Amino acid sequence: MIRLQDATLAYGDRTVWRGLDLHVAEGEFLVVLGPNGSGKSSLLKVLLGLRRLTSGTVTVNGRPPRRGSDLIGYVPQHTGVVPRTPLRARDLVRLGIDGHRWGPRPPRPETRRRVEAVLRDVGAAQFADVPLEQLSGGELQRVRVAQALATDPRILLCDEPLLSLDAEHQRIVAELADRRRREHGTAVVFVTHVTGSPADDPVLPLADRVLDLGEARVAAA
Ligand SMILES: Nc1ncnc2c1ncn2[C@@H]1O[C@H](COP(=O)(O)OP(=O)(O)OP(=O)(O)O)[C@@H](O)[C@H]1O
Repeated sequence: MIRLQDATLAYGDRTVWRGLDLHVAEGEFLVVLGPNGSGKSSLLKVLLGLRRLTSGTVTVNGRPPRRGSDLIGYVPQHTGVVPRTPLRARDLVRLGIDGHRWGPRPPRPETRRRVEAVLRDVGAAQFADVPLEQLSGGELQRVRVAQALATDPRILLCDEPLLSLDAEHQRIVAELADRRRREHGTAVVFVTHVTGSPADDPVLPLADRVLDLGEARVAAA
């Protein structure tokens, strides 16, 4: 699904990582670790087609990454919503499907059905009509996972989605990603910070493999 070969990324004369080789197969759960500034978000940007490698190659499903691809779902870091945003959870998920067509038109019936299904899947149906600003952090992150899964992606990229959630919601959000790969074979790339003991971490026990970009950078230096 994802392949990087001898990949190097630099901003100007600052090399973020060098000589990275990586293969993520269907249904695989890759955890990406590394200190601040080690290039975790930049790796996701490369996979999203928002950044080009400085050298080396990257393919997603056999092709160069492409912006806005339906193949990829993306869950961002938890941030609050702008106060008085006139959107409900259901609208945010719909934006994941037809955001490029957003306008006064009502959703198509198949879009409406997909939104319902994905909200149900992540356990967010009961707050589907609540304005986003009234949701708790954990509820909002569940809705963002639903939005990322709305196009039935083959790859799920998660950029530290657990930050500032309590332990229970960290576990719930991590398990949503894990269930997705087990039930649908979606490849998961999950950027996270390990703070406590690895055994108690909500994500590490789910990983098939761990990429430590701090180590990668040291090893390649
Ligand atoms: N657009 C940019 N232009 C120049 N430098 C950048 C740009 N984006 C990121 N960087 C630099 O590249 C390095 C890697 O940034 P990145 O955000 O990928 O790291 P990260 O591992 O995700 O960090 P954090 O854990 O703090 O989120 C940092 O030193 C950052 O300042």
